[in-house]
Amino acid sequence: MASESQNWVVMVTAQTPTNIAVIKYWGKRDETLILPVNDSISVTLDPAHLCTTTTVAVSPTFQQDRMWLNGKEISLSGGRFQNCLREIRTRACDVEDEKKGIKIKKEDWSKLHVHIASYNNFPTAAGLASSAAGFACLAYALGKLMNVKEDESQLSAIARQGSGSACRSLFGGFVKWVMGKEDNGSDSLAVQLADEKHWDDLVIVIAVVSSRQKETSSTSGMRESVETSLLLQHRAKEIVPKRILQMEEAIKNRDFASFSRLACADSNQFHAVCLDTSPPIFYMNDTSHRIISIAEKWNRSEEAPQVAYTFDAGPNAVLIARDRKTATLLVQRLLYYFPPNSDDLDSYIIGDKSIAKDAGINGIKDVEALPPPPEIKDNIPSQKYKGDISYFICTRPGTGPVLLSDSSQALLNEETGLPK
Ligand SMILES: Nc1ncnc2c1ncn2[C@@H]1O[C@H](COP(=O)(O)OP(=O)(O)OP(=O)(O)O)[C@@H](O)[C@H]1O
Ligand SMILES: C[C@@](O)(CCOP(=O)(O)OP(=O)(O)O)CC(=O)O
Repeated sequence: MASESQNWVVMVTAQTPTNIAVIKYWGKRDETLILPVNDSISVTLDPAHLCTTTTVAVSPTFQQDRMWLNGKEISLSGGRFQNCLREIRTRACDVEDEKKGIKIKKEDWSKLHVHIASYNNFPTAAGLASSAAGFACLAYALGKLMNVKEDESQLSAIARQGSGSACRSLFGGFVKWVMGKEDNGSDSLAVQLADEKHWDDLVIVIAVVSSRQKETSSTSGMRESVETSLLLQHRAKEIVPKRILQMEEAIKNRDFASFSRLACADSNQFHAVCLDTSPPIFYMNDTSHRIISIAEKWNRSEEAPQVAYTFDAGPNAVLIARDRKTATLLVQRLLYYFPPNSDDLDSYIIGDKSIAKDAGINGIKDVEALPPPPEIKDNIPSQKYKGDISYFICTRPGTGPVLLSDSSQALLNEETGLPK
């Protein structure tokens, strides 16, 4: 370690998106390495609306590895954090900061400690894949700090050891997690199928049904499914391999009808596997089921599907509209059935608010004036479910990890290496 003083701090800040699977990962064949029983495919969400920002710093004055999540210190002793830190450290290379006169040699990294500060701009552990964005950002930022030469796919295999779905957040656009065959997990990594510009018509609306922490984590839920669900075995062996090929084709051809059919069927099958688990796991609730019915009824009333839905291990709905025009019709439907509890529309629709404006929704009066959707015209007057949705996030497919070079965006103090 060559430097005049021992008081220096070197740091890197990165921003990483979250992702939503359209062909689900559910089940591990190796719990420690986090190796899945099937391939999965996801859409990366625009980091402008949902992302993690992480600053990692190194200094000879740091006494131990420390981490702060959303401003609160958390323990790094868990196996998943330790595995990521170890895997990155073993790949670290020489780092030189000529301006500051600092040189860190490859072999120094095993003796140096890091400080990590991370912030999610959306609720943590609420079924919005904070662990995916979080571990992807950790692997990416540490990789940059330690001058790791591995590419994004190889970094994804490290993020995977933090949380499986995290490996897919190393890329923007459409991403496949290849399950791999090797016992050591070296070939279980993410690859980009297409970037976010490839299909930029798509609009994504997330209905946040509940922000409470869930009863069964994805990790324990999928462990129980692997142990008890025969449907999971059939799905992994017979269904998913064919679906993956069909989904890749649908994405390549921007074929929304196939994309929607496959995404909805796969979400429903994943939840069927949860029901097939003993004891059964319920992630969706009545509101989730209502959203499925609204989407299905609408799709069936049109010549071609207008919207796809998918649900992770929680009740929140992720709705993907075929284009902006359809997204405005979707927002109208959602607001018709789920008007807000208060008059505060501004905090009810967050993210890309221009979709609501294009839908003619500028205030609560516009919500109250919404007519019933035409597909229910001939039925008995439809029921409304005021207050059953906490809020909506309007977003779109987005880009992969980026470095933030502006030091004002760093979460750690440049001199002390402690949270700002
Ligand atoms: N920014 C972050 N950096 C590192 N780790 C994080 C970050 N955010 C969340 N995590 C880790 O992920 C855990 C939450 O993961 P969990 O799977 O319970 O919720 P989620 O990812 O928000 O929801 P889901 O996986 O169901 O979509 C946190 O307890 C923490 O260990
Ligand atoms: C339903 C899912 O969101 C499950 C995600 O599971 P996690 O990646 O959170 O699980 P661990 O690997 O145990 O951390 C489907 C998906 O994202 O593919």
